[in-house]
Amino acid sequence: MSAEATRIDAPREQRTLRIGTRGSVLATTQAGTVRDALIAAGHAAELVVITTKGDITPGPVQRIGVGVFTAELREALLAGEVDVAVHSYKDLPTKQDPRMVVAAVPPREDPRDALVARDGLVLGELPAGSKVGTSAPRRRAQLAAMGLGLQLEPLRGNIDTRIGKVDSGELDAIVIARAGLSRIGRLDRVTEALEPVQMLPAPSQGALAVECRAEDAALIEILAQLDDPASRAAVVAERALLAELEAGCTAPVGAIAEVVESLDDDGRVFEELSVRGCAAAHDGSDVLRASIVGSLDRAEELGRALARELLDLGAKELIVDDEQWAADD
Ligand SMILES: NCc1[nH]cc(CCC(=O)O)c1CC(=O)O
Repeated sequence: MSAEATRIDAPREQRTLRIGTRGSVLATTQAGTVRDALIAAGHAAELVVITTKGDITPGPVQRIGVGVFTAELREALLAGEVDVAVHSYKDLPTKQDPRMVVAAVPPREDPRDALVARDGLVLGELPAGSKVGTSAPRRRAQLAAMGLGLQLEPLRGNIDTRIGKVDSGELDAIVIARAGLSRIGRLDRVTEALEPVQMLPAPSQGALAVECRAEDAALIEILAQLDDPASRAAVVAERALLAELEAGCTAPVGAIAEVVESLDDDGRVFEELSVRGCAAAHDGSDVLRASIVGSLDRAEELGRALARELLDLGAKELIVDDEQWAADD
């Protein structure tokens, strides 16, 4: 064997990629999928758990600060304590920080919200007066708008804590992201997946943001292998809508973008991005909805145009920040 060949066969000098994550079961499971994908692609990778204030402070997010779930992970990334940060995308503020990039949006989970109710009930079967737990203003507003006479109760804590309130009988039902349940293997608890016509999910719900430092060119290239272009286009459109409305994760704003198949003039199938959005009054007395379809490479533009349509309909007046309704999505 020549010296040349020996060098090629020898194990490559490898940098172990440190992946920063929050400590919850959901967060470590999500980050674990990124670690596994990197290892499968031939890289060395490990998880580093970062404890954030959002994990130890029980109060509503409005009081402890927007971006509380992601800020400390990002600090660890900027300080060089980790190389990669994995976030639930919807927890990231829309304002971009030029020092970091979302190098990958892995294939997204089903973005719908899910009802977890006692006795296998669906929404329409819950009697008036039923106690339904959810803190997100977006969910509260859309549930109230259904006019079912539900009694909406505040809800926080990790997924197990939330489900526990149905099991204990404290609540008749809760509404949470289906993606969270899916990731921790609890889809069996879903009694109804809420269709977007009833309940639009939070912009970027069910998607992950895999971030690294903007200067880390080699890593950006590695992480790009995990990117799913359709998931990224959808998330870009939904978050552009949120940004254009100048709203954050505490606003009663919902959006969903989906890749759909359309026919061109010659009857050929091609893919487009369909985006639906809503802005609601906090008490559900009014819900503005709009939709738009356009080419996938115009995702950002589509989201912004849709937001402007909602603004023309009066969205700004509805979604005003109001301490009374403060809570996270
Ligand atoms: N802000 C909490 C949060 N952030 C991400 C998820 C679920 C997973 C996801 O949407 O990707 C949840 C819980 C929930 O909304 O029920």
